[in-house]
Parts: sequence; C-alpha cells; structure tokens
Amino acid sequence: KESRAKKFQRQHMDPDGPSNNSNYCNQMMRRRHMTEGRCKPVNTFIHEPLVDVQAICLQGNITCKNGQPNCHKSSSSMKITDCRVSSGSKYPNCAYRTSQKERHIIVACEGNPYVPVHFDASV
Ligand SMILES: Nc1ncnc2c1ncn2[C@@H]1O[C@H](C(=O)NS(=O)(=O)C[C@H]2[C@@H](O)[C@H](n3ccc(=O)[nH]c3=O)O[C@@H]2CO)[C@@H](O)[C@H]1O
Repeated sequence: KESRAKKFQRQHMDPDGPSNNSNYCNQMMRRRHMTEGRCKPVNTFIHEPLVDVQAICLQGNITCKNGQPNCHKSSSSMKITDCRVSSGSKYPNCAYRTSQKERHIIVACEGNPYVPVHFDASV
C-alpha cells in the first residue's frame, strides 16, 4: 500500500522539471496515474528538491483549507506547474492546461517523520 508521503511525492514532486512544453501536464498527469477513473481536475507539480519541500513542515503552523491546523507555508517562492483540466477534456482523454508559476506553497504535514502528505494551495 502506498504511504501518504509517497502519494504526495507521486502526485506533486518533479524536481527535474519543468519542461516548458504545453504537453507537460498531459504527459505528467498520465505518467503519475492521476487520469485513471477520472481526470483529476487540478494538480500542482513542484520543481524543487524533495528536501526543500520537506523542510516546509518545519515552518510555523497555519490553518488548512479543511480547518485542520497542520499546514505550513514555504518561506520562499518555489517553481511550480499548475495543471488544470481544459474545457475540451473528455475522460479517458484527459487534456490539461499547463501553467508555470513561482509561488509560495502551502502543504499539510503528518506523521513521524513529519512530512508533507497533502498539497493545500499556492499563494
Ligand atoms: N490538513 C490535512 N492534513 C492531512 N491530510 C489532509 C489535510 N487536508 C486534506 N488532506 C488529505 O489530503 C488528501 C487529498 O488528496 N486532499 S485534496 O484536497 O484532494 C488535494 C488537492 C490537491 O491534490 C490538488 N490541488 C489543489 C489546489 C492546487 O493549487 N494544487 C493542487 O494540486 O487538488 C486537490 C483537491 O483540491 C486527502 O486524502 C485528504 O484527506
């Protein structure tokens, strides 16, 4: 069974990216298994070293979208790519818009070791 930490990495980590091509999301959403059963509507990939993303959990606590107090915001902005289903997208041919950004990111952390398990938002 995939751990929540591993699931976060599968869904959100891509240190070697971003490739600035408009097909990045179409490829990566399939490759990371987020187009099975349905097209995941929104997904962000983070183009920073895993250790830097794990270090976000050491930042002060902030409230997550779901009201839990275990979210943390990155102290610096990070290179990310937002993938959002495009209007013409029809399962199983999931089609995405690829947007490269630099944003502070907010993740939820859990467990021992206390590591990212959920992507909450970018600001
Ligand atoms: N505080 C917590 N502490 C611990 N766990 C917590 C906590 N909160 C939720 N989980 C858990 O996480 C799991 C999960 O998949 N949550 S999810 O909201 O659907 C993820 C969103 C995100 O993947 C994506 N998104 C969204 C915006 C964006 O900019 N970029 C972007 O990628 O869209 C998804 C839907 O919004 C679920 O098991 C839930 O129980």
